[in-house]
Amino acid sequence: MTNVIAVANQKGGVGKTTTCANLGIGLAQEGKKVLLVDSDPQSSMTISLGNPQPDQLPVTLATIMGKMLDEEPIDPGEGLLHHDEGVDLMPANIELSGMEVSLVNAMSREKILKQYLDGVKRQYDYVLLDCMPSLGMLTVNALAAADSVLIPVQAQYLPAKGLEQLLQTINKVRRQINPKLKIDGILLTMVDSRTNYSKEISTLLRDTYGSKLKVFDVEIPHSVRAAEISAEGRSIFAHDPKGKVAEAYRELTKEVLKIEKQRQKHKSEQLR
Ligand SMILES: Nc1ncnc2c1ncn2[C@@H]1O[C@H](COP(=O)(O)OP(=O)(O)OP(=O)(O)O)[C@@H](O)[C@H]1O
Repeated sequence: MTNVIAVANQKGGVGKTTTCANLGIGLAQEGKKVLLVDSDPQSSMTISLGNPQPDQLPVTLATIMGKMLDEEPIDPGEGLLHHDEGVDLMPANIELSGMEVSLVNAMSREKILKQYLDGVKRQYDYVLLDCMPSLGMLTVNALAAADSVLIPVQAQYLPAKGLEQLLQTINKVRRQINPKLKIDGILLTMVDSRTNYSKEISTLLRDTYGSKLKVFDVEIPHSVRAAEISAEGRSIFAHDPKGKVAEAYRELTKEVLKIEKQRQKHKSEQLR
């Protein structure tokens, strides 16, 4: 069974791309087959995985979704790039921003990405979707295609209101399109353990949401090492394998694998 995880938060710069890429490569290092999908026209993940000029790529997610809309066939593996740390990537470029508009008038507009993934995901254990910082049609497409959502929250700002909005959108998608959509959890990112503020936000999040949602035990530390990787084209595991951010993403990988195991156990208990 493939797990499709949307990494989403409509707030910009909270660590979605960094989390998506490093969790994906972390899962690949645990022997999983992983597809990363860049669904953000800013193409940060495409760039950070070693494609500094996404606008020169002949095929991207915009091409593929355009074909889906026009009901044109898609070749197996079309547009997929392979990263040498063991993951496949469906890249994005700025053309994807036009898709928001194209989708508005399309039939089954919320399910275009899902239809594409249904055709390719069988080859993978995990598909991770890097969402754009908005709650528009592309994010709704990602939520419609996903089995679960992972929500990175930057420890520098009080996320309360934005998080409520995201949770409302997730509930709406559940009611109308994808009833089985789960929330894997909230992940605190860019945590500066030296400041009280980071600690306060961590405590506040755990107090406010801990009873309803999982808040990952691991917190991703703030480190210049993490900020460096987007220019390097490789993961934190390759860039700074012994550092605290690599350690944290390894922990996150374990927690995500544990969630899958628990869900499988739950399922088999229900079948008994
Ligand atoms: N743990 C970290 N420590 C320090 N800097 C980080 C960390 N994680 C990410 N960054 C940096 O913070 C910025 C935002 O991170 P990232 O691109 O992952 O967020 P995002 O939510 O995907 O952004 P956007 O909403 O624009 O797509 C980037 O410059 C990134 O290199």
